[in-house]
Amino acid sequence: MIEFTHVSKRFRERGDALKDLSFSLQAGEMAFLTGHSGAGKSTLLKLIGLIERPTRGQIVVDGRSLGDLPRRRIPFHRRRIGMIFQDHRLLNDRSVYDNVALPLAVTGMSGREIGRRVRAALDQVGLLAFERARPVALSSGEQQRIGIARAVVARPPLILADEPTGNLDPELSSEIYDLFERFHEVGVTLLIATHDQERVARMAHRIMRLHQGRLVADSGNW
Ligand SMILES: Nc1ncnc2c1ncn2[C@@H]1O[C@H](COP(=O)(O)OP(=O)(O)OP(=O)(O)O)[C@@H](O)[C@H]1O
Repeated sequence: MIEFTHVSKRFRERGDALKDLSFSLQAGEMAFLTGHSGAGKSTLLKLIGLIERPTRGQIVVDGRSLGDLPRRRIPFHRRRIGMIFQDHRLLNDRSVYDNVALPLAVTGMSGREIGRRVRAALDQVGLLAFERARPVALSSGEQQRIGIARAVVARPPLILADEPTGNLDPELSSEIYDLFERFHEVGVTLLIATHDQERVARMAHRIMRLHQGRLVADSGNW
């Protein structure tokens, strides 16, 4: 599903954020990306989502080399990825329903089909009753779940999550990880960046650890 070959990313003002990274992630795998603040976790996820470009090396997603991807294919590439952020990035002047429907608005799907998909996604995260509410009226954990519903509404085969439970207490975090497990069970590929070393150690999934931009530990590199 994802293959990095000798990938480096250098920011002019900062130097190397990622150094000579090689790994692959199989379709259907669920893996955690850990490491100190500034280790390069977000940068790695951004490279996969084509929000940033590598300085060196090759990244292949779904059999396609991202370096060779024509510009017009980028929106299609992004639509196949569900991105989840720590800070939700919700539109507070829109309803929960509208926020979740956003990725479908550009697909030309009928309003009826959009409604069906949005309600299915809200049901998956336990928020069906809140579709008319504004995100600000909901708790932090609920807002995070809106972000997750929005990420999965287009049924992407790949989910990238950047500190998805950073602001949540342990109980709410567990709910989010249970949701990820459910996506994993139905075959979605997940790569989740987190500081929460204790939790990932308890879960039986691959752990990749970055330190100063290098991959220094990987519990399963195929
Ligand atoms: N657009 C940018 N311009 C310059 N430097 C950047 C940019 N994005 C990231 N960096 C730098 O690259 C390094 C890696 O940052 P990154 O956000 O990937 O780390 P992280 O492991 O996700 O950290 P955190 O856990 O704090 O989110 C940091 O030193 C950061 O300052």
